[in-house]
Amino acid sequence: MSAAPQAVEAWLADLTRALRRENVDGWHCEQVVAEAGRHLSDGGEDPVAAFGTPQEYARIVAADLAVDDGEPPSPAAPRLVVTGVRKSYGRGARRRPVLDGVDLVVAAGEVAAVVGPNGAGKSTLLRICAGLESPDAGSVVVTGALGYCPQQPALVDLLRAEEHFDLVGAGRGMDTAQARRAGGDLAAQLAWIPDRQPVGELSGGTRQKLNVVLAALGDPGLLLLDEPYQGFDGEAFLDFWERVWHWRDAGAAVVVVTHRPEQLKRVDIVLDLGGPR
Ligand SMILES: Nc1ncnc2c1ncn2[C@@H]1O[C@H](COP(=O)(O)OP(=O)(O)OP(=O)(O)O)[C@@H](O)[C@H]1O
Repeated sequence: MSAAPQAVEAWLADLTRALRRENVDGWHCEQVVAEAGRHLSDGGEDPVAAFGTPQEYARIVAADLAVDDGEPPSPAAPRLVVTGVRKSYGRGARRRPVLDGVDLVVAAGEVAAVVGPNGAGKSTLLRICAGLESPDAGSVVVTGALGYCPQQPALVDLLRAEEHFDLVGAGRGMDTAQARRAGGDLAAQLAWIPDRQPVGELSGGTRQKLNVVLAALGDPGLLLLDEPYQGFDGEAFLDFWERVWHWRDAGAAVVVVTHRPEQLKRVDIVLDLGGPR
């Protein structure tokens, strides 16, 4: 008898947690879970019959990875490759270059900060990376799923938070129960318990938390976060950066637009877009 999809889903989620507990790095963790998922969906087997319990299988994987094969570790897979991106706005004499040949590579397990003064083109770059605008020249290659948190939350004021989870989760292949569970978990990590009020009635900081949760729903491999913590109080700001380090450790590539210098020493890449042109 083939396993119910929910049982497979739950087994894979437990495997992810067990691998992390065994200190398997995010990239390997993702590969192992994806491979197991493919095997289970092809064969329709019961996961415990095929692999054992998630904990047992995670221990086997961790032991295999611990065997030193003498090879240097392979470089992490790039999730975002931006090459020579140029963008101008306006026409004729009013034409203004905003991005002038921007390069950026962010791999799985890396955090890049995009910095620069107002008008330097940070949001423009993220919109181009998210595929919402085209560059005039250059290219952007994204590998895997991406989550984008725009500077201004794009919410439907009359809907509740959980209805936003439903909509965004559906776009990422999640059913309602999965989307609501994942959304609730992410919200709790930002110290927010969504209730049933329409999001138009939420405070600015809480709307911004929802904006972050929607970007991260379904664990996309690339997160593009445009000043996501505007309106957060001090504690929420720290919670947010804890999530960033967590996503990085889980193997995501994270790009954060920021005006705040205090986290820059902890990020892997700083892209400084310089002054307004
Ligand atoms: N759709 C548009 N049409 C015309 N000009 C635009 C458009 N979008 C952005 N710009 C201009 O491009 C420049 C860069 O804007 P952008 O929002 O990318 O900067 P930023 O670095 O994110 O700024 P901030 O720190 O204030 O958020 C600004 O001068 C802005 O006015």
